Amino acid sequence: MASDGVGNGEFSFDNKRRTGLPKIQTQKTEDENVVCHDDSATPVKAQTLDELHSLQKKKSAPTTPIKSPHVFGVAVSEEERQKQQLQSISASLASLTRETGPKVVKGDPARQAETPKVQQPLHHHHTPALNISDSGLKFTHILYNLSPAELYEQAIKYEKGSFITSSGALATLSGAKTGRSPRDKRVVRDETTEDDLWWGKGSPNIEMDEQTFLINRERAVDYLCSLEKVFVNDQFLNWDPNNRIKVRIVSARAYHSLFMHNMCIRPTPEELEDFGTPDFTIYNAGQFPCNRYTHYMTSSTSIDINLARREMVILGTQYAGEMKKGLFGVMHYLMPKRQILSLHSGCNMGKEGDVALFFGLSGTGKTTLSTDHNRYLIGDDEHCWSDHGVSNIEGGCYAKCIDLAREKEPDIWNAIKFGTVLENVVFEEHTREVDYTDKSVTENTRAAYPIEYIPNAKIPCVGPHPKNVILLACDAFGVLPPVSKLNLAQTMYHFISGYTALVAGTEDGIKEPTATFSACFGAAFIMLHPTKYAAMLAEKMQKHGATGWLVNTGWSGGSYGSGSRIKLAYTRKIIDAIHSGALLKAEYKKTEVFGLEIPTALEGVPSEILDPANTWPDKKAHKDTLLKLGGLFRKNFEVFTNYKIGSDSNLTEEILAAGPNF
Ligand SMILES: Nc1ncnc2c1ncn2[C@@H]1O[C@H](COP(=O)(O)OP(=O)(O)OP(=O)(O)O)[C@@H](O)[C@H]1O
Ligand SMILES: O=C([O-])CC(=O)C(=O)O
Ligand SMILES: [Ca+2]
Ligand SMILES: [Mn+2]
Repeated sequence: MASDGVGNGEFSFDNKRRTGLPKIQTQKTEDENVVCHDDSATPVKAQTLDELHSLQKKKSAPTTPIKSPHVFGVAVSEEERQKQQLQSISASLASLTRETGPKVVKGDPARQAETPKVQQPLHHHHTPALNISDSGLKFTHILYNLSPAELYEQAIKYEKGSFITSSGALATLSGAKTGRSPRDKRVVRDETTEDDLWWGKGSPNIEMDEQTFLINRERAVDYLCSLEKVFVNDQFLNWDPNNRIKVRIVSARAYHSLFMHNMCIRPTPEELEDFGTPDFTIYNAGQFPCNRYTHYMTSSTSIDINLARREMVILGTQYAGEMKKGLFGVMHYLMPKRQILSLHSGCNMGKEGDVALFFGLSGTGKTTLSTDHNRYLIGDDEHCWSDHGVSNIEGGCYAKCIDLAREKEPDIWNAIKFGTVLENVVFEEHTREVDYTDKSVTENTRAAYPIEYIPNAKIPCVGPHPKNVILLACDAFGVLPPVSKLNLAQTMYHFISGYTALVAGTEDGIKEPTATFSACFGAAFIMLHPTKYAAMLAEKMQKHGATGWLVNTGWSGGSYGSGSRIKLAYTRKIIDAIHSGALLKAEYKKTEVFGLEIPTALEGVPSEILDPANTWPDKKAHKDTLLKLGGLFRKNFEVFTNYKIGSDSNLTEEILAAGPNF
């Protein structure tokens, strides 16, 4: 028996015999009675670890009601509202051959603890039990409007090639396709689109019939419903409140959901509660190919638009830009019907409210030049011009990242942070520092971020009528002047031509630049004949007194191979002088062949580069190249010579005469 006990049978330490660590003497505080910071004083309010973990997360929108829900003035319970939402999603995902929507349930299937709400499929008809296949018995989990953080977790857990970079952006891989596939785009030709749309030579609208669309739709829907979970984004397009379009995007990848979260307009929790039925739905089954035995299919990729059904189906490409530009095509159909002009342009506004549009094909500088630290950014790629002014269609920007440098493009650099999707970039395995010069995956590396990541974004993204219309061309031939002032006819001529010339590949030494002509600087996205958009632009520019400019962001001092790309710093100076009005007051001279008015001097830009004829060491080579490009312009314009631009015959004549003269 222990001899040190107190004799009551209870064990205790004998203080005298303890040889433990010496007592640590802590400093006395000024007030000896101050509360002792012993953490045992505040025990956690949980009995189990599971309970403790459940304390971590507060229930929040979009799962929690914001206000007492009403539908058509009648109060509905939260349960009822959730049911309606699930019914709407189930209807979106319905197979058209089985006449039922799938059984959908909200929430991540991996979270067993969260008992999900189940939506039984809608049975339009009585379906005999014999007709039920296994797919009719399974549940599809819906991950609805997840937040960037939730989407990060989904991507990192389940999608190969998803990583957090050192700046916090989510690096993703888009798969085999790292750019759009315009040759795989199909539009349903029916009684309405037959007459409304631009078909035939030069048109981006390659036809498909309704039946084939339904076959591809069924393929996409079956693929999506076969998955354990799908992502659903309910969002908006167009910041003009009177012309806002509700879009639903159903996709299989967190990458796609986060991309659209960033690129479309994000609804507030209140707006989401009232969302109702979407105006347009995308089924993105990009991991799954189309079936080449299907009529009209010429590859395993198909991007199909059905305007009557208000649906788009994506099969066989995971490149996220396909969704953004697919919707842009839809806007190019819907907006002109409302007398609103849709534009493939960037847009910004000065402190005095002066708005500039930046048109140009891919890679010419819309994003780079509209993102200007001294001006408010309205948007970088897709806009509408209505009787009330301009509005951005999107809620985010999609910047090219190749050779991105902090000093040259600080605002874009800083926007690449938590929440931003970084497509197909290469990074250092350990530090996760991105190497923006690395083209191992593709040259078309991209960052998609919400527009508010640009510090001087103008929110809401709307502005007054434009004062300047800047047409950007990256002329790899090096013969277009760095800047020219255009009259209205010239503006329309160059808008309809939609010229740029990029270099094919940079690896195998010097290659001939190839000219690209893409009507309205966006032939891949327009739905109506180019002259329809041109007529609207001419009318608006005339009415609001906007000045047109042509800016070459491409080569100077020779073609690609001998000259070099004009310094971004110089282009920015040129753009500054357009915005400030200084360039309007400059002295001008006319160039040969293209008949462009070019300034003789401009502050901050060496005068000799303003006229390309000066910068080419070989004068004959310059003249030959100039004539060559002039010939290409002429040839391209031939298809437009039989069209009238609007109702103004004089303007049409002037536009035809506004091209190169030689
Ligand atoms: N003088 C210059 N002016 C503009 N951009 C330049 C110039 N020199 C180099 N660049 C580079 O060219 C690229 C222009 O790409 P940008 O993202 O602005 O194209 P975009 O017109 O927005 O195309 P997309 O429609 O595909 O988004 C950027 O990578 C930019 O750094
Ligand atoms: O759509 C894309 O993939 C990128 C883009 O902005 C364009 O090509 O105009
Ligand atoms: Ca862009
Ligand atoms: Mn674009």
